[in-house]
Amino acid sequence: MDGGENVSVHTRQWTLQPESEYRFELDPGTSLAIKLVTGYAEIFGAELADGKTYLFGQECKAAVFTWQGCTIEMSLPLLSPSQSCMRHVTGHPSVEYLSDETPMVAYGNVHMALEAMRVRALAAVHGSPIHDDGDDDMSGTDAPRVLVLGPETSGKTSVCKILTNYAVRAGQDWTPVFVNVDPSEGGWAVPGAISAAPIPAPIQTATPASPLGSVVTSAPNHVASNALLPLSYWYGHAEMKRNPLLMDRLIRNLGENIRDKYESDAESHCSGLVVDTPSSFAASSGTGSDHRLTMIKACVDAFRINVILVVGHEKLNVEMQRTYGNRMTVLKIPKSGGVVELDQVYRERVHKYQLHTYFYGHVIEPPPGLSTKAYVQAGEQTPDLTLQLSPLSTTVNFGDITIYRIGEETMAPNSALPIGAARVVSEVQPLLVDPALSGSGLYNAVLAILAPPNPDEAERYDEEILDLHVVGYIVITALDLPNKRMTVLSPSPGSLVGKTAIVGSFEWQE
Ligand SMILES: Nc1ncnc2c1ncn2[C@@H]1O[C@H](COP(=O)(O)OP(=O)(O)OP(=O)(O)O)[C@@H](O)[C@H]1O
Repeated sequence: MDGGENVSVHTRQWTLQPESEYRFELDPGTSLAIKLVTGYAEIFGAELADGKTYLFGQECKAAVFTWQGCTIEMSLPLLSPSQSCMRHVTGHPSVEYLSDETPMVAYGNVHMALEAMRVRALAAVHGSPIHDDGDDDMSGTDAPRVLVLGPETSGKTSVCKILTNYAVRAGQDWTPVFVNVDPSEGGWAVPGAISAAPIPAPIQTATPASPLGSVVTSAPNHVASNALLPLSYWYGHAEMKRNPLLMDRLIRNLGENIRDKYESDAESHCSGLVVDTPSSFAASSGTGSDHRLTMIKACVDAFRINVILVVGHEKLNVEMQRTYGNRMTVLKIPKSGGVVELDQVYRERVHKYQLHTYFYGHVIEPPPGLSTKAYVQAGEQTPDLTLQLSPLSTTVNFGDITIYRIGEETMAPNSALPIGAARVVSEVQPLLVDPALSGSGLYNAVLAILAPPNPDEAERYDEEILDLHVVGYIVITALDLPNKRMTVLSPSPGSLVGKTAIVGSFEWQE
């Protein structure tokens, strides 16, 4: 269907009672335009500005919540009877309904308790008198450092966004650090990464391609003025069970670097942090479940957690109470009935959206009949939705980039080893990958380009590359074995010669 200048548009309003929400789910190819007409409303804690049109796309599922009550308006194309079969591609959500049963009061109370911790932490830094109610176990002068745990699609990411956004909106100039240790989610960059960023402004929700807001990739900073510069490590796989030892190490690296990078001054330290985790940390059965307590411990140590929130899971709550209840607050919070179950096929589509967005930026086409121009001219479009990037396709020699794979042997199969010889590869051993070998697995592979190693040779060590953060990602789009050259798609024109990269299990094709 075309941009549809000749499609007429009608509006439909929803009136929301106080403490209720409008929930919607979009199908592929559908976008939705919502405007706040009266009252106050928020999406996962980020306030909607009055009269501004917000666009949602790429199968976004979310809710507009209001504390005080509000009216919101959708702009929808008016369909003739012959077009009604096109409803699914025309700005109509496939699921939409109002609900007055939300866990927002409970989440609001958690926010208030965390806010009191921040205020006390700051008072302690300034040497001001500390008002301690003494009636909760979140007293003391530590900034809140919150670990959010819960089973699959319990709403962990949404809770993390709500708590972070409420902190940012508290008017105290807090910049809480959002930590994403769920490699299947992608966070700010591409799936496979774990990362952290201090959040200075509310995280917007528009598309699952950027679940935590947009980031700087190849865009000049002034274009992506609201973009964040996260600190990332590359795990390379979607699932924790693939390499728990590597995950453990990266979590610890991330924690250490957050301390060095974001918490050097006492005041930013008071904002605290919120850690979003994968559901595998909560799964008490199935493969990988034996590693989950190690992973939780890695997070507790690395991020010096002092509050654990368990989203809607009684057994995990009891387990966390037993393990950590004597030294920190462990709180069970309700799961929202609005959380949508996401299947594997959907998650794979979202990974594709995320990779596409990383290289090309994203444009959410408004529903037919609403022109993109109108949004931009009216200043209504946020840079989030129009950031278009121009990646570069370049050819490099095989030897220009040193590529490693962590802890996985890909060359000769075990059956090809001499009888009696066992291949011993540590899970965290970096293995050189030779692009000239036909089974290198590099075609269409996503590679993380690492920060340069220590310039001081004496400080180098074997596994140093495990401890280097990511500076960008590339995809190998063609391999020319006879000429020993490969074509790579990269977000910016910087030279790749001499760079070190790690390949994981993610592949991407346009
Ligand atoms: N109240 C709500 N109304 C509508 N959609 C919602 C609501 N809360 C969450 N969602 C949507 O449900 C989906 C799952 O939520 P979320 O990502 O927060 O869960 P999760 O526990 O982090 O998932 P995962 O299993 O990937 O770790 C997301 O698409 C989210 O936007």
